[in-house]
Parts: sequence; C-alpha cells; structure tokens
Amino acid sequence: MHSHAHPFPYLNSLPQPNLQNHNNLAIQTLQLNLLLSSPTSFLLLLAASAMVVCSKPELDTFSVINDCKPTTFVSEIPVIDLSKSDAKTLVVKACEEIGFFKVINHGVPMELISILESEAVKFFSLPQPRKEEAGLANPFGYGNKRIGSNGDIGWIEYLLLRSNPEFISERSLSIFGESQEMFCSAINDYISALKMMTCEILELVAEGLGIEQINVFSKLLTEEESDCLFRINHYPPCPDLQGLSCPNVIGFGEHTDPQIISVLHSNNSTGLEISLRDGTWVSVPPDQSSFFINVGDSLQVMTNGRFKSVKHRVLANGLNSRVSMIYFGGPPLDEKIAPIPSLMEEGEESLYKEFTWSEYKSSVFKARLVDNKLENFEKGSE
Ligand SMILES: C=C1C[C@]23C[C@@]1(O)CC[C@H]2[C@@]12CC[C@H](O)[C@@](C)(C(=O)O1)[C@H]2[C@@H]3C(=O)O
Ligand SMILES: O=C(O)CCC(=O)C(=O)O
Ligand SMILES: [Fe+2]
Repeated sequence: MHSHAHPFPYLNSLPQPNLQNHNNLAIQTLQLNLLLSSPTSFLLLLAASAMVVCSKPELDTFSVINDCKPTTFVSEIPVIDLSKSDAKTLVVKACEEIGFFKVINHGVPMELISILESEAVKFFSLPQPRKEEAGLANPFGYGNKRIGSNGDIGWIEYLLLRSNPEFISERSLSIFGESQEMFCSAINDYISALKMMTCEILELVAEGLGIEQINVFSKLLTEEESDCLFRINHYPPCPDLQGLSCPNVIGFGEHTDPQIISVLHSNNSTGLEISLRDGTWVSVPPDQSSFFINVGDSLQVMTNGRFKSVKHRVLANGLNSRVSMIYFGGPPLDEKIAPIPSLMEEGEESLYKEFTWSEYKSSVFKARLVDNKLENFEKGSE
C-alpha cells in the first residue's frame, strides 16, 4: 500500500533542480550583499527574482505584525507514520485534539513534488502581464493579493485550480505556455498521488473511528463529481519589512478550510501557523519531505463536532519566499454534509442543520476568511 508505483515518464527527461534549499539561500545571500554594496542593484534583483515587489504605500494596506513576541514553534505537532500499524489511532487522536498533523512515509515521490514546485517558481517569476494571461482568479486562475471576492487581501500570489484533468489541460496552455505538456502531466500525476494518499488517510480515520464502511469519507473524493481543488501559493519576500525589528505581514489571513480535508506541502520556509484549542497561535516548523493535514469544516460536521476544523494562517516576511501547494478534498456538490449515523451515540442529535456541499460552498464563498462559516449551519441559529 505504501509503495505507490506511478509511472512518471517525464521525471528523467527533466533537469532535476535541487530544491532541498529552495528558499533561495543563494539569492538571499546575494540580496543581502547587494543591499549593502549597491541598493539599486539590490532592487533590480528583487524586481527580477521576487516578482511582486511591495511599495511603502501599498504596505499600509496590509496587516503588518510587529509585536516582537518570540515565535512559538509547536513541538507537539503529531507526526503520523503511515507505514505503522498505530497510524489509525494516532490520526483520530490528532484530529480530535488539534485538527492538524504531519504525515511521513506517505509514498508520494519527492521528484514529483520538486518538479511541480520548480515549475511553479518559474511561473511566479514571469512578468506580471504574462501571469495574468492565466486568467484572473474568480475564483479559478491567477490571483494576486486579493483572496476570494469579499475584500480579503494578503501578501500572496497564487494559482487556484479545479483538480480534474480536463480543467488542468484546458488551463495549462495559458498558465504554463510552451512547457505545458510536461507540466500538465506532472500536475495531474501529483494530484492523483495526493488523492491516493488522502484517501488512505481518510480510510485510516474511518478505521480509527470504528466505522465499518471504511471508504465512507474517501469515496467522496474519488467520485467523478467530487469537488476537489488545487492551489499553489507564493508568498514573496516583502523588502519593506526588512527595516523593521520583528517584521511579518499577513500572507493568508486566519480561516478554516471548508472542505473535508486539506493536504499541504511547502518549501523550507516558515510562515504557516495554527491555532491551538486554547487560542494560542503556534508556528509550524517547515518540513519539505512531509505533508501537513488540516481537518476541514465538512469533516467537523460529519463527526458531529468530535473533530474540529483547524484555524490557520500564513505570515510572510522580509526575507524568505514561501511556496506551498495544497490539495483540498471536497465532496460532490449534491452530497449531504451530515454526521455519520454510526458515529452517533444513542439519543445524540446532530449539532447541524441539513445541508449539501453546494449550499455550504455558496455560503462560504460569500464570507470573509475570518468568519465562522459553520455558524449559520448550526442548529439553533437563524
Ligand atoms: C475569502 C475567501 C477565499 C476562500 C473563499 C472565501 O470567501 C472564504 C474561504 C476561502 C477558502 C479557504 C480555503 C481554500 O484556500 C479556498 C480555495 C476555499 O475553498 O475556501 C479559499 C477560497 C478562495 O480562495 O477562493
Ligand atoms: O499557503 C499556505 O501555507 C496555507 C494556505 C491556506 O491555508 C489555503 O490556501 O487555504
Ligand atoms: Fe487554508
């Protein structure tokens, strides 16, 4: 089960970028040297390498976090080894206690991840008008600073795509230009590897919860009409933060993901933070060889609140370029989102009204990031 054999024919035909340290250590060092020796060349280098350069007036519109609190790196992020027999118990524990965990021994080939990430970096390095040819995110396409359509902004640029192969090939020409064919298969293979791993995790969840039908969650992602999304986020370094003492800017404001589950990979940059049950924000140490899993709102509902979707956010900074790729596992539009009957104790009632994913989704997409989107779907609310 853990040696997923995917044929990735293009892997050998591509130059293999070394993304171990894909935070451009070299570029960063160069930037620092240039800044000291020649501020003009420094700015030119940034314009060429960092794509979106922030200017002071623009920065005023972003939420700069400069409170100098030391970053708390959480030590207790659960790490689940998918090849171990205790995985199902640990996954359930992590979903109950934090709604967030990291998986290792996941079976997704590192080359697949690296290739996609380096293609993404190439895309984000294109001139702005070229990136906009990908079509502006409303909601799908290239987005820059605006997140959603209700006024949220962040220090971010991104590609938001449907995860089905037809959509990817339809959009790939405008997004990836000449390298589209290879890229298109890399992205489709990445998505199918992620889907397979996500289903494996959801089956562990079902087993760990003692549900007989172990594909009760995973089947929602494998159905033809599943509503899964794929997102690549880029948080460029924000040079104007460099003079500040403890500089951070909101890259992606706090929110929960509305789907069932989200699977995140990032380069070696910090920035992701999760909110623990006591409300403290903790920074998630990056790990390029692992995936991070978020419980989404829909899984919260399907477990009648036993699992809680995790609040998270991303802080960008003055130095590092963060690249993250997230697969969002969503059910078909007409799927009823409701507690799994076998999970309910005798006499236990659903905490939520009846609704479909389509109804939830339209409500979510009218909301701001920070809003508690499930509130209107709780029993007892208007
Ligand atoms: C402000 C928004 C962006 C978002 C749709 C929303 O109206 C509220 C939820 C946001 C979110 C968060 C998780 C995913 O990144 C996302 C694609 C999703 O399904 O819900 C985004 C939406 C988006 O960026 O369009
Ligand atoms: O970019 C990240 O690391 C997380 C972004 C996120 O939470 C999202 O896209 O929903
Ligand atoms: Fe998210």
